[in-house]
Amino acid sequence: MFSLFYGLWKYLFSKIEFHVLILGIDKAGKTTLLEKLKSLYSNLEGLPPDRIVPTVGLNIGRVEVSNTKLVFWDLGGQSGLRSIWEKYYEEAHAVIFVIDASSPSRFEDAKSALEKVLRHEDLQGAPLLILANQQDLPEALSSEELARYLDLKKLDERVYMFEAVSAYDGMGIRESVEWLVEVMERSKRTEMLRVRAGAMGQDMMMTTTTMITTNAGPTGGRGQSAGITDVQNQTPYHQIQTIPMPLM
Ligand SMILES: Nc1nc2c(ncn2[C@@H]2O[C@H](COP(=O)(O)OP(=O)(O)OP(=O)(O)O)[C@@H](O)[C@H]2O)c(=O)[nH]1
Ligand SMILES: [Mg+2]
Repeated sequence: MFSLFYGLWKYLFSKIEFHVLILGIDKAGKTTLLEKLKSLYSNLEGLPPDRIVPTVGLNIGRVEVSNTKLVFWDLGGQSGLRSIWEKYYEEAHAVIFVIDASSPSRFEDAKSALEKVLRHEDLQGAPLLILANQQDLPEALSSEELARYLDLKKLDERVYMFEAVSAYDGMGIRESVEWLVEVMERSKRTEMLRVRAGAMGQDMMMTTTTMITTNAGPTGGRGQSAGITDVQNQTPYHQIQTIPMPLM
């Protein structure tokens, strides 16, 4: 009986593609992390760190972790680009927030950017993984020290974890991804996004019918967000795609 339910549960989740937003201020190491994920979870080599440039727009990385499909959205963290982040919130199953743990002079900026993310209602209930990156550097703070420093008040009932990682040598990354997959699979937000996707599918069918009978033009709305457009694009797994975006 258990194996029947487990099989059904696995089947349902094997259909899901989890969207994970990688956020953080500039130079935290988000794109370096994305390239490391690609190296760890596919047989393709990620870009070496010395070939990674500051992100102006969006990098998309698709990997599969034990039959679970993950789509990572890595956005630019320069202050002028942070207003773009919220366009991706509604469709995100979880957030990874990357902090350069070796740069205390930037902690205040990272803290206020993270607090703003946490306050946004479109990210309600999204599991949060905070990465204390650049642990290969001797001056890096541990994840506990960073958590103490950030002293986040808005975590409330959110599922979250601090983890010490190095996007250079891969330390802590597999553990972090495993945790994220587990919490996303159990998260109420995943359920909510699934129900909403189902409802949207029905809406789209009805819209199509209406369009046939009335010859009306295409409707706008939710499905037009950049996130959805990217995900519907059939880029094979393990590939990283860069979508440039104009500076706002
Ligand atoms: N030593 C060390 N350096 C790192 C690590 N991760 C990233 N870096 C370096 O930090 C700098 C910024 O890395 P990026 O990955 O471009 O940072 P980002 O967060 O994507 O920056 P934006 O795209 O501007 O938002 C680069 O010089 C990286 O080589 C790490 O784990 N250890
Ligand atoms: Mg980047």
